[in-house]
Amino acid sequence: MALMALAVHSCAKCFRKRGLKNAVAFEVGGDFHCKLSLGSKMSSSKLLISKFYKSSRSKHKFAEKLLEEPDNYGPARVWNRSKLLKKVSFSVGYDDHHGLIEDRSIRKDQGLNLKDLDDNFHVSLGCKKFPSIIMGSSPQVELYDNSDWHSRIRSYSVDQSCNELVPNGKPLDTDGLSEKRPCVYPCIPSVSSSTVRKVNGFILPSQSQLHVLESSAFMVCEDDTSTKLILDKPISCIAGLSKRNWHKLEDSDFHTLRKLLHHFPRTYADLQNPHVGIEDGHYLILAGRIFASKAVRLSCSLSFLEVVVGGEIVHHDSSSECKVDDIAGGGKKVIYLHLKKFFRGTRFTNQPFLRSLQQKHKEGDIVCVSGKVRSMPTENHYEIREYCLDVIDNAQDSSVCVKGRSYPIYPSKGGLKPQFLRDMITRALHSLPTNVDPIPKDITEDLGLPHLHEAYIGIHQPKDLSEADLARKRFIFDEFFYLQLGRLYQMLEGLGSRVEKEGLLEKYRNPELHAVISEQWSSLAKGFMKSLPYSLTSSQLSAVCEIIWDLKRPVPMNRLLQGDVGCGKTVVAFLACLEVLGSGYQAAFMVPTELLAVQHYEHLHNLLDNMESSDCRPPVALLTGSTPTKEARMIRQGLQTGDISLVIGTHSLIAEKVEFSALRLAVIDEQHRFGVIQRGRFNSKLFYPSSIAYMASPTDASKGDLQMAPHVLALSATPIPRTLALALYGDMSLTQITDLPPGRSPIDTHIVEGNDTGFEMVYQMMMDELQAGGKVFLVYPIIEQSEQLPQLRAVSADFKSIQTRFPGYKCSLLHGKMKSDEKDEALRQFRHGQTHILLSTQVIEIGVDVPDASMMVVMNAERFGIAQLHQLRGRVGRGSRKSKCILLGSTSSSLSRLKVLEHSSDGFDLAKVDLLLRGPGDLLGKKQSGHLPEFPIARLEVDGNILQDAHVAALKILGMSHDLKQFPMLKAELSMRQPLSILGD
Ligand SMILES: Nc1ncnc2c1ncn2[C@@H]1O[C@H](COP(=O)(O)OP(=O)(O)OP(=O)(O)O)[C@@H](O)[C@H]1O
Repeated sequence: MALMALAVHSCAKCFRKRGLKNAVAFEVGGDFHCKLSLGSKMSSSKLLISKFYKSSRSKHKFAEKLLEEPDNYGPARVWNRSKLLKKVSFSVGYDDHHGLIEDRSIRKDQGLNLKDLDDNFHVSLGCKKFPSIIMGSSPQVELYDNSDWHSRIRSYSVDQSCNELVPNGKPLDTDGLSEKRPCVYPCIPSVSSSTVRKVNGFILPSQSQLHVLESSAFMVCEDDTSTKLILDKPISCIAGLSKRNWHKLEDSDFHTLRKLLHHFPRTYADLQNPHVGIEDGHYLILAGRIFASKAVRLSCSLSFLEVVVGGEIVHHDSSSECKVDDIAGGGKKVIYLHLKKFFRGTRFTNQPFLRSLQQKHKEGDIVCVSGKVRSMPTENHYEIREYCLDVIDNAQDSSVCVKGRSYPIYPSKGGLKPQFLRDMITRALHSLPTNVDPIPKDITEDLGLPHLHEAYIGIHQPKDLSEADLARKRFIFDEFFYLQLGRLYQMLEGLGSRVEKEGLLEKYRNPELHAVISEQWSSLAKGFMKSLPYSLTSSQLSAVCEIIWDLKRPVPMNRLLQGDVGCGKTVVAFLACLEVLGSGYQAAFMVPTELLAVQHYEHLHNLLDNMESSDCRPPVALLTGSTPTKEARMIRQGLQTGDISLVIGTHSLIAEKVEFSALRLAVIDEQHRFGVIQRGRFNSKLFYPSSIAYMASPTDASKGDLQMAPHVLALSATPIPRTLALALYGDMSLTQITDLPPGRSPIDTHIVEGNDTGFEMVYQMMMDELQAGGKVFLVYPIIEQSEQLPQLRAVSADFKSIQTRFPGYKCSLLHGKMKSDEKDEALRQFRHGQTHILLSTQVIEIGVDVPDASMMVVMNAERFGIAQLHQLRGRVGRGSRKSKCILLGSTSSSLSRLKVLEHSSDGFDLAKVDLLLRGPGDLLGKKQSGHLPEFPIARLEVDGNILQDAHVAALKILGMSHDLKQFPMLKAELSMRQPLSILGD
């Protein structure tokens, strides 16, 4: 009770002094529906109630009722009472009721005997009447439902504090509040009013303070854990952020400084000091002087602020009368900007508030204003409603500001307006110490990139577009750099000795350096090469030499073999397998489809059959989802015992129950069809030495091999541009096959509109081809006719009509809904010439090899990507027969995009086009694009050189410190970035 009495008494005193009574009375009777329990004996309470009576007669009954029911409050009211008490305490300038009772000076002011007071106040009584108040351990109770109240009451109670307003007209809280919050700078000295500076309508620490803050931040940054927290601190650490704005940001997912600062501008408006006429709707930036500032009460709930800023602009009309005395020479005139802002709500109409508003913009202040102008009836006068006003301390700076400045335009997020976000970001920037950059300075300087702090300023508050562009480059670099660093770091972590780690890095630094000559291959690989029905192209040969060099090393290989369609990657991979088989180990060859598995299996068998000595032919098995259970069990057993040396199969190979006795090489064909995790699964199938039935003496097996993960050789027929390959497989060495087997003639490609004439022409070409002994692929976008997409031709629907159209020639059907054996059979018949036309969906896109197929027709070709069409086209022209490919577009407008295929047969060029047209996601197909790491601002299709720089920089850093111990900030940053997104899976 005594506590309450004191609070009320203090309150009453302050009311007289500060005119607070209205506010408190309003709160008591109004918004919060609180019931104030006041003891009738208390003179101070009477005073308060009498104040209520005077100020608001309508509250009379309400107050009387309160007096009558001091003990009838159930627990439901407790919170409200406590809340009200807090409000009262706060309204008289205390943070909470503890502050109030501890202020002895106030007690003395009341003429109260402090001892008596303390004695009279019985804790248990207090707790009974006010159960929420537990002395000594009172938890922090939220004072107000929203910070409006907080700042509002502050604005009444503290004369000078009502001087800051956010642009949307809502008062901001003052320093006192922000001081209580944790700050980015752990040892920030409190900001005194004499040292604050105002920018953009915010109270900010002065330059000298920032200096102090930065140095303290730097000291903190010496410590690893604190370092990583700076950008990842909650946004509540932003100095001067009101609770309301904090909640707004939190609700829109801006939880940390980083999140907020990474909300980059969508674009920049070119803010030029006007040189020509100013028109309605122009964005304008102007440095000038405040001529007048007036805050007016328009009605009981509406007030209005108008600030007039005058500034000179270059003026081409020399006859203008608007010259001003202090401007020397002609060609300049002064324009006046009327910055207008309305405030709705009774709380914004009282005189102290209006006075403080007015005082905020002092006449004579030099300011920089920006916003969208609207001309006023008076010449040279313009109105701006949504404006941004920066106070320039130093008048000389005004010249700097008027030069063309880029005005950031932000995308809105979570309902937050761009203007609001801009203000919040400005605030966050001021809370950012300069030493936030985890990347060593020399790395970024060598590349001509700005420091991270400069980059944040540059992207959010650029002086001009080139500064913004440079900042953007820095952020792109970061995106790529951490991806590369993460991948390489993970690989190094998996290695044992320092020498091994250095060896790995060296391999990436000089990727094409090493190869072994064919004489050093195993006898099995040499014998296999000899028996091939053709000789390897020079590209194929050097690819095998490179791969075998890697296979001979005790470090797991991770290599991507890339080459255009039909260049002969399969035989290179077979040779790699035979090399490890020849050294006494096992190999596994994983492909994405059963069709391909069967094809490779048969192909390898045919090649092995050509070998002179049948004794050394290794046992090879085929394991797919369709392999009969009994057979599959036997194969798995064979792999476990080592009876089977090479297995070709689908995903079944990475199933848990498949165990190898000595797996040394995993080949992954069309590897982009598999995710990183699937590729990584092979790694768990470690090599364990065991009694292998078929066992040549292992020449390379050493102690280090015993637990070594298998080498991985990934094949990719999608000619991904190097940039993309690096982004996707930054941890892989790259081997490329750049030439095609001899005797291949380019495929004639024709783009035809799919109207009646077009179809007639194409059918005629097909007939000619068939009559000349050729075989034709017909490719369709869908299997069944669709009502939603009637313009698309379906493979099942066309089957009969094509059969009728080409009597005497047999057709077969191939699509994803068929059973495995039906698909195998269809392809087998086509390959062996039992059928002449294969109607198929894009299932044949991957790896299907029918060397004498000589014509392909693609229906609704515009439905496919450029790179995909190139892959499809690669199914023909794989033999010596001259081949053609017809791309039938549904409409004439769809043809232009396809034209590029008519002129180019270079897969890499076409992939680049596709990358530019559709982006990496579409180029790689759905499955793989899901494994692409996210690059918020980088674009792989245009920022390739930065990716390369990032790769080199990551190698440099890891070269200096394999475990990043030398770079604790970098390590912290890396661990902060999600490992899965680094992996891209
Ligand atoms: N050096 C060569 N000389 C002649 N023919 C070759 C040579 N190398 C491979 N071939 C043949 O070229 C055809 C295509 O080879 P392969 O299937 O290995 O190509 P690929 O690169 O895997 O193609 P895709 O990307 O379409 O899967 C096969 O029929 C193969 O026998």
